[in-house]
Amino acid sequence: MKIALLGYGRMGKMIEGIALDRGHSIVAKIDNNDPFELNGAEVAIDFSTPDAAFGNLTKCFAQGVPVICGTTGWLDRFDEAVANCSKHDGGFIYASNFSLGVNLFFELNKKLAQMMQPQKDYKTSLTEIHHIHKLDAPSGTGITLAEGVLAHSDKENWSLDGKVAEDLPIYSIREGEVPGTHTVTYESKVDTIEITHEAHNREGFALGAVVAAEWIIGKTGIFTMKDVLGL
Ligand SMILES: NC(=O)C1=CN([C@@H]2O[C@H](COP(=O)(O)OP(=O)(O)OC[C@H]3O[C@@H](n4cnc5c(N)ncnc54)[C@H](OP(=O)(O)O)[C@@H]3O)[C@@H](O)[C@H]2O)C=CC1
Ligand SMILES: O=C(O)C1=N[C@H](C(=O)O)C[C@H](O)C1
Repeated sequence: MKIALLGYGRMGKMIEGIALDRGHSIVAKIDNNDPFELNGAEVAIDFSTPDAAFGNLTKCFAQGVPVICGTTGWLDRFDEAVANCSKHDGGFIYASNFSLGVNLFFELNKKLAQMMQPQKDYKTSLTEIHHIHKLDAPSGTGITLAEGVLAHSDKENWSLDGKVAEDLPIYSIREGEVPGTHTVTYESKVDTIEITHEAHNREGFALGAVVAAEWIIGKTGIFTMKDVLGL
């Protein structure tokens, strides 16, 4: 499979290593201000920046190249990206987190939220910890987890660091080189129930993105990691 890497930073480089190990070739590596030349790529993998992702996706769809997108912090334009993809009968997978472990954790989170819905003595919150280079807050994964909780809650919205009292708070912490830790907490006067996913490195994210790229070849439509993993 010929892959174009849109964004050749921490994730782009890790994806390159895993893709080569799995027998694929990298035909383009595009960073900021590089010419947008896909060089016959069969699939593009975008781990760029919140400002760059939407433009990159738009160009790929126009050129008939399916996209796996892991970039977070640009979802205000998600519906437009989906419309662009459909217009060109393209293929698209966005995931706030491509790791198998986090996708299992998403399902666990929804199940726990459903169980906790009648338990009105518990206060719910989310915490995400990431490295100091991260541009967006809260994390995309934190937002997906919050959506999973809100689907089984009387609350309607999440807000960053508890800024709106009636919302579900997502606390964002930036420290050192932490790859990504997410915790959902239910706290009452008498006890605490907590579930945590802690990434030990970026390998799981990168492997998931390559597996998604292998999966989308020959398909058109908008898919999720649930489709790829059969969850
Ligand atoms: N969904 C998931 O599983 C995961 C998602 N992420 C997300 O992926 C994104 C990237 O993370 P990470 O690799 O750590 O970040 P980095 O900052 O290490 O890499 C981002 C890269 O994007 C490049 N870039 C900037 N503008 C453009 C552009 N217009 N087109 C293409 N590339 C561009 C930067 O190049 P330059 O240096 O020239 O500016 C840089 O090399 C983030 O949004 C992060 O949240 C991260 C891990 C897992
Ligand atoms: O920026 C990161 O590093 C990560 N970003 C993703 C997010 O925002 O959820 C996924 C992972 O946690 C690492």
